[in-house]
This record gives sequence, structure tokens and C-alpha cells, in this order.
Amino acid sequence: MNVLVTGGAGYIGSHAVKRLREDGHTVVVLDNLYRGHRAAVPDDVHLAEIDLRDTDAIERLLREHRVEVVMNFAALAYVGESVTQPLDYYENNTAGVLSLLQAMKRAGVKRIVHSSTCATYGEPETVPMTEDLPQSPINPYGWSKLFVERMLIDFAHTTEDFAFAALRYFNVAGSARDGSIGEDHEPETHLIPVMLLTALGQREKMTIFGTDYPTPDGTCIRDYIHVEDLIDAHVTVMNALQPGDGRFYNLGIGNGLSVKQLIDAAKAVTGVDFKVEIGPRREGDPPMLYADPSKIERELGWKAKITDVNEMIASAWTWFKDHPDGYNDV
Ligand SMILES: NC(=O)c1ccc[n+]([C@@H]2O[C@H](COP(=O)([O-])OP(=O)(O)OC[C@H]3O[C@@H](n4cnc5c(N)ncnc54)[C@H](O)[C@@H]3O)[C@@H](O)[C@H]2O)c1
Ligand SMILES: O=c1ccn([C@@H]2O[C@H](COP(=O)(O)OP(=O)(O)O[C@H]3O[C@H](CO)[C@@H](O)[C@H](O)[C@H]3O)[C@@H](O)[C@H]2O)c(=O)[nH]1
Repeated sequence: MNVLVTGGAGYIGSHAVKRLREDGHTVVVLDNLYRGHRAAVPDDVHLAEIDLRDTDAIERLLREHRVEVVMNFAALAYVGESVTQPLDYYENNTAGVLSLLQAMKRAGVKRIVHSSTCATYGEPETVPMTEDLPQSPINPYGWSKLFVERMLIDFAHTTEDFAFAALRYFNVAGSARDGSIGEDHEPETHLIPVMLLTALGQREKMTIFGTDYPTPDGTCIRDYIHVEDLIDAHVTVMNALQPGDGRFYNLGIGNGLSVKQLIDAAKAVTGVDFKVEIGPRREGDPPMLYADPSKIERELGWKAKITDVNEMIASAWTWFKDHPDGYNDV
């Protein structure tokens, strides 16, 4: 199929490009390179440097490349940043997808697999989290993505044969296990890269954001899923999509790990006893998020294969050791 990958120069999107090409699809990438890297996109893949909000340019791109399905990864994706810059999140993530859907409507493209997030649930009443829990985000990032889910539902309702899936990821971790691509953000705020950059000596220390949460060791609990498993789920969902579908799935492994447990794992994998200090809570962080991933297994037979967090961290460690300056050094 001809697949448009938005955000394909970013961390998760670049792993999607790699996998889709391995499966024989023709891929076109749309990315404004705000947080992406040209070097993350193979030379023989067309990279259109277009903003999600440029409806006319997207319509042209969809027509020119006869796109049949869109995988939408382009977004701003930092919970903490969304609290301080909410309008940027609504403009980029919500208005951005509105523009993308307008372009798809005009060009007659009727299939989309969209990156949503467990941040749309807010602070869940129960864990593990099923897809039917109430969605009440506690940060602008979560709201910016929940509005998109609503737009997809309403647009699908009025568009014959439209098919969409909104995949609510938990915390995405690791890198391609062949070492070819990885995670490179500026600024970098995600826990695993922060730990590994500290282990490499690029940061003097790292900070735990809060040890007074109502969890067994007082630090936040998250569900980490390897990026290659996450993309495998996207491909499974894309292949299963039928006209008229509107699917929602949680993508996690179903196991909650605390920040302290992650730090112990990173120290074991790297063999470096890096410096850790305790700081205040980061605004917008729910105490505990982990998935009940059984819906996608029940409906599509898909299950994450990599469940050992040491293996996830080890794949990221290989990338960071080989690319201490990210994509700039290759
Ligand atoms: N990383 C995670 O743990 C996680 C968890 C849940 C959901 N997600 C979602 O997955 C998607 C990808 O996240 P990521 O971690 O790869 O982030 P990323 O920042 O590495 O990649 C996002 C890419 O989108 C591009 N982009 C952003 N705004 C754009 C715009 N307006 N027009 C064109 N391109 C634009 C950026 O340049 C970047 O290359 C996001 O939608 C994010 O919300 C990520
Ligand atoms: O230096 C750090 C960085 C993070 N954390 C904590 O580690 C946990 C994970 O944080 P982070 O890696 O920043 O991820 P999240 O804030 O959980 O957000 C990620 O995971 C969400 C789903 O849970 C996605 O929607 C977001 O896009 C993605 O950035 C949180 O409790 C943070 O407070 C620290 O203690 N110190």
C-alpha cells in the first residue's frame, strides 16, 4: 500500500517507516522537522517538509503519491511542556489533525491509524486500564489528543467507508534492535533517555520527580512498551482495518513499573552507578498508569513480545552509546 507517515522523522514514526518498508509498502514521510531528523529518514524515502496545519500542501501530497492510508505520529508529545505551553499543543496536535482530516476528505483518503495516548484517561479510577474507562485528562497534552479522538468519531459518522483506529500508547521505550535508528530529542525529557544520557556522563545527575505519590515506593508507575512491538501493533491494526471501522486500543504490556525500578534496571544494564537526586513532582503527572492490553489480543490476536524492561533499556543503550550526539554524528 501507499502509506503516508506523518512525524516519520521523529522517534516512533521513523520506526514505523522502517517496518512498513520491510513489509513492502511504499512510504512517504511528512514532517516539519521541528523535533525530527532528516537523517532518521532513509535517503530513498520521499520526505515532504510540510506542516500538519498546511491543508493545501497535504492534499497535494496525498494526491501526488496516491496515498491509501495515513499513519499519524506528528505531534508535540511532552506532558510537562503542555502544561506551560497549552496553546501550542492545541494548535499543533488538535488543529493539526483537523487540517490533516480536511486534506484527507478533499483527496478522498479514507483510512487513518492515529497516535493517541493513555494521557487521555487522566487519573484512572482503576488499574489496569481498559479502553472503556472514562476519559478525563489532567494535562493539555491529554486534552489535545482526546479532542482528536472526538473529531475522528464525528468525521467517521458522516463519511461513508471511513476507517480509523486511535491507538492509546502507554510509555514507548527502546530502539530498533539492529541499532539503525533511535531516540534523539531536543530537549530530552523522557525518563529512559535521561537516565542513559546521565550514565554516559552527558548529564551530571538526574532527578526523580516526586517520591510522595500513593504508590508502593512513592514514585510514579508507568507501563513501558518497546517501540518495535508498538509498531508491530500498528501494522496489525492497519491490515485489519475495514471500511466503517472505528477502533480504540490500549498499547502497553500490562505491567506497571516505578521510576525507582526503572533507575535500578538502567544501572544494571549500563553498569554505571549514575547520580540520582530527588526533586518535587512535575505538574501534570498522574501517579499510576498501566494498561489492560487484552482487547487488542482478543480482537486481533496481537500481544507485545518484549516484556523485559532490561531488554527495552538495553536496545536504547546500544543506540545512545553508538550515537552519543544523536543523529548529528552520523
Ligand atoms: N513517546 C511516547 O512515549 C508516546 C506515548 C504516547 C503517545 N505518543 C505519541 O506518538 C507520536 C510520536 O511521538 P514521538 O515520541 O515519536 O515524538 P517525536 O517528537 O520524536 O516525533 C514527532 C514528530 O512529529 C513532527 N511534528 C510535530 N509537529 C508537527 C507538525 N505540526 N507538522 C509536521 N510535523 C510535525 C516532529 O518534527 C517529529 O519529527 C506523538 O503523536 C505522540 O503524542 C508518544
Ligand atoms: O527526568 C525525569 C524524567 C521523568 N521522570 C518521571 O518518569 C515518568 C515517565 O516520564 P516520561 O518519560 O517523561 O513520560 P510521561 O510523562 O509518562 O509521558 C510519555 O508517556 C505518555 C503516556 O504515558 C505519552 O502520552 C507521552 O507522549 C510520553 O512523553 C514520570 O513519572 C516522570 O515524572 C522523572 O522522574 N525524571
